[in-house]
Parts: sequence; C-alpha cells; structure tokens
Amino acid sequence: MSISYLGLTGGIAAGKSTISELLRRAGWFVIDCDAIARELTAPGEQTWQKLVDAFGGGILNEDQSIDRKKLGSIVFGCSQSRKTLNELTHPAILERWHKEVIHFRVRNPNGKIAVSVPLLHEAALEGEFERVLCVGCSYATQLRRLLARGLEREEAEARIDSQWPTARKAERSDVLLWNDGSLELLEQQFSHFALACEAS
Ligand SMILES: Nc1ncnc2c1ncn2[C@@H]1O[C@H](COP(=O)(O)OP(=O)(O)OP(=O)(O)O)[C@@H](O)[C@H]1O
Repeated sequence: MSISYLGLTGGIAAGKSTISELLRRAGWFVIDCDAIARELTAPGEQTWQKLVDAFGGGILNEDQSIDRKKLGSIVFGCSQSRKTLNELTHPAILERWHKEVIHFRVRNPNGKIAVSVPLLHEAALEGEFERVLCVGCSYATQLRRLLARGLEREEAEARIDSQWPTARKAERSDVLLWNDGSLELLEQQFSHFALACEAS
C-alpha cells in the first residue's frame, strides 16, 4: 500500500510552498493550513472577531483586514500572545482541514492528500498522518530569505526563533528534504521521496 496521507512541515521560509507545488504536480491534493488561516481570519469571520477582541483594533488595516505584519510583530516577540493566537485559530483550522479531507476522500477514495502545517510539531500533530515530511534549511538561509522579503533582521530572527529549531523538527519527522541548495537539488530529492511513497 502506498502512502496517501502526508503531513508537510518545516521552519519559516524553509520551502513548504515549494514542496507543496511539487506535491501538486505529482498528483497530490494539498491542503494548506496557512491558506485556511487566511480565509478564517477574513473580515467578519468568527475567528477574525476573536482576534480583534484579543489583540485590539490596532491589528487591522483600513479595510478591516488583519495586518499580518502588525499581528506578527506582536506575537513573534511574546510567547503568551503566540499561545493566545494559536488557541484562537488552531481548532478552527483543524476543523476546516478535516472537512476538506472528508470532502476529497468521498470523491477520491484512493487519492493522495498532503497537509502543509507550519507548526505541525509544535502543536503535536504528528499522529494525524501516515508520514511526516520536513523541509529544512540552515538558519542563515532562512534569514536570507526573510530579509529578501523585506523583514528587518531582528524581526526575521524573532520569527525563526519562535519556532522549533529545524533539527528538532527533523528528528520527529519521517523524512527530511534539505533545501539549502538549488531548486534542482530539491526537485531531485523530492523525486526520490515520491518514488519511495509509491513503493512503501
Ligand atoms: N532551493 C531554493 N532556491 C532558491 N530559492 C528558494 C529555494 N527554495 C525556496 N526558495 C524561495 O525561498 C522563499 C521561501 O520558500 P517557500 O515560500 O517555499 O517557503 P515556506 O516554507 O512556504 O515559507 P513560509 O514559512 O513563509 O510560508 C520563496 O521565495 C522561494 O521561492
């Protein structure tokens, strides 16, 4: 039997979206918890309201959408705020992801599903999956990618440091793809992984 329910994780800017794209191309249905979180926190949604109640109107843009940079600057420097954010968002994200799995499975009983969960290990969600794939890279590469996105160094470091170190995530995963080199190198590793999924 091949693997058909995969958890994908990795540190910030390690390459989760890049791997998600490779998974899609290889025929996997990918559920993206970041995308779910964005939907659930759109203006007027219940979770949006909870966040405004918890963190105040200061986290909003003029159009009432959540300013993720402002919210990020609050939570990445403060573990208690981060805990609050997670408590307010994680149950709803989990519920939506489970619904998407059921919806997909009804139509595609033998289809392959991957769920991209940035905080998979921090939230102790390993048991949800048949296998967990971690994409990792060095701290320096993470930092470089975040600086290229326009973050200040201090902010970038706070975001990286708010998550488990890559080594700890890798230790608790079944597979690690190392994304410090070229995209071609990552694709090569991914091809081996995809073959192993079919064979296992
Ligand atoms: N091997 C690579 N070579 C060059 N650039 C890369 C490579 N892998 C990823 N990138 C780039 O690094 C950035 C982060 O990659 P990606 O978006 O896949 O990471 P992520 O883990 O999904 O990020 P986030 O945690 O912010 O959601 C992107 O701009 C991506 O194009």
